[in-house]
Amino acid sequence: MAVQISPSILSADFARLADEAAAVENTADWLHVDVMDNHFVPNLTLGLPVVASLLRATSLPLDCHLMIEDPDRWAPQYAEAGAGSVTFHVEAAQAPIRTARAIRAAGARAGMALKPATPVEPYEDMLPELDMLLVMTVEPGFGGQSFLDVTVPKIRRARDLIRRHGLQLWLQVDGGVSEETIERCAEAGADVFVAGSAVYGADDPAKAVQALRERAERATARAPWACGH
Ligand SMILES: O=C(CO)[C@H](O)[C@H](O)COP(=O)(O)O
Ligand SMILES: [Fe+2]
Repeated sequence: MAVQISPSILSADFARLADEAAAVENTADWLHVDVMDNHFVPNLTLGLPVVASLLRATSLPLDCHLMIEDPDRWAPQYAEAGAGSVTFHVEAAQAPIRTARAIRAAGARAGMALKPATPVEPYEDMLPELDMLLVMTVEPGFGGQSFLDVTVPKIRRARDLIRRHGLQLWLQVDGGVSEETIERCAEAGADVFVAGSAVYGADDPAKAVQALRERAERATARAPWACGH
């Protein structure tokens, strides 16, 4: 199971998105796009028109993280627009299974996100409907926050559920992921790492992606859960 790095453009210069995407094109696996509607979270970013433009501006697949109300209505539209992965928050969804199926039917990977205080266990039975589970490691809404250590046991429990069910879904972490915290996440079982300020706050974003990847790979290699994978 390979480590993947998804730089978040939330910390990039929004007036130069194409250049900011190009800066990580050779080292990143995805480009993470934080869609916020000022209702589900107290911040407003971008929506479908910017996603459509970004798709034309970069060869990286887009990893859209929807922090919005009514994802049942909107999430499939991001998949139809061409996003490679669309993640909705379960706290906002009325019909998470139907929404995950609609994302897949539109040709994208279906992701479901959990806020820090949302447990994973109630969703055990719907994990086969997903291609990715996102465990938020900060309260969603803003970049540059401190990593919440209290979420690490949930990463571990999520990895355990995925393994016990023999599933292939990816386990993503998002928020406060840096060279200092990424190893904790990887050891606990995460395999897709979002990083905003740690990448776009660095002098060389491409090198920052590589440094994060190296640390995550080293930690994954010594993780107890990695045996048999
Ligand atoms: O979803 C998010 C915030 O809600 C962002 O993806 C996340 O915060 C990335 O920024 P940083 O790595 O600076 O924490
Ligand atoms: Fe995000």
